[in-house]
Amino acid sequence: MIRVRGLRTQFGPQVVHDQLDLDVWRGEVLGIVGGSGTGKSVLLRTIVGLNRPAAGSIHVLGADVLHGSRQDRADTERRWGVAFQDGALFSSLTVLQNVMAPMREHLNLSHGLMKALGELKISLVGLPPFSCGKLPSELSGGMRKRAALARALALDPEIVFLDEPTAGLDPISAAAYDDLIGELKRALGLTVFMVTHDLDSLYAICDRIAVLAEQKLLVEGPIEEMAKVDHPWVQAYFTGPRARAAQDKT
Ligand SMILES: Nc1ncnc2c1ncn2[C@@H]1O[C@H](COP(=O)(O)OP(=O)(O)OP(=O)(O)O)[C@@H](O)[C@H]1O
Repeated sequence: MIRVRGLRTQFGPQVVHDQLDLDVWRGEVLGIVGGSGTGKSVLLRTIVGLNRPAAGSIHVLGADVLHGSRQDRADTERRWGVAFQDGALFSSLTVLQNVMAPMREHLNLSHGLMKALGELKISLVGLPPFSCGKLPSELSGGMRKRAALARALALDPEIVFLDEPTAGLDPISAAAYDDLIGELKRALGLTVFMVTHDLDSLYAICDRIAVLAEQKLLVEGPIEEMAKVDHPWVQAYFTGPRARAAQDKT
């Protein structure tokens, strides 16, 4: 679904990624982990075209997203959805209007049909019907994250990109969000690219983990393999007390 080769990203003299390779397979939930500032969010933003890399190639759903034509890019963009950490919802639009926004941009449907589809997505992510008419500022943090997910699902994407989807949620809401992602994956066959620090999410729903360190994808594999990796950060992360607690829950 996604193939990244030889990626180099930098901001001025600061090199964030160098010679980074990554593959994401159809139908998997891939968890991207790494220390703070290792470039997880930059990787997500680069794949979805919000940051231009200095070198390398990125293919999503078979399309060359860096060098393809504008039309190819627009066609591919319709097939993915992104939910940013803070939701990045339009603050002056209601939740329903936010979810309808990508439909207005990409689909030629009647208002009534888009409204019905928007309401469907909002109920799919577990938000109550009354949230449709609320502004993002009138929602709780957890509800905003679900609203952002509803908007990411607006065009029935094949891939969803999630940036720290459970950050800032209480443990019960975070677990409920994990369940939701797992269910959407099963029901819709979604491929999920998820940047996270949440060990519970990694153990609960990720099929595979990719660790960013030293400007590249240091190691990838199922979570059970991570504790065997001989690298100080990976060891500290996957064998520490929090990892053990998360593992015990599964
Ligand atoms: N637009 C930008 N301009 C300049 N530097 C940037 C920009 N975006 C990110 N960076 C830098 O790139 C590096 C990686 O940032 P990124 O947000 O990807 O880290 P991260 O791994 O997601 O961290 P965290 O886990 O703390 O969220 C950081 O040093 C950051 O300062």
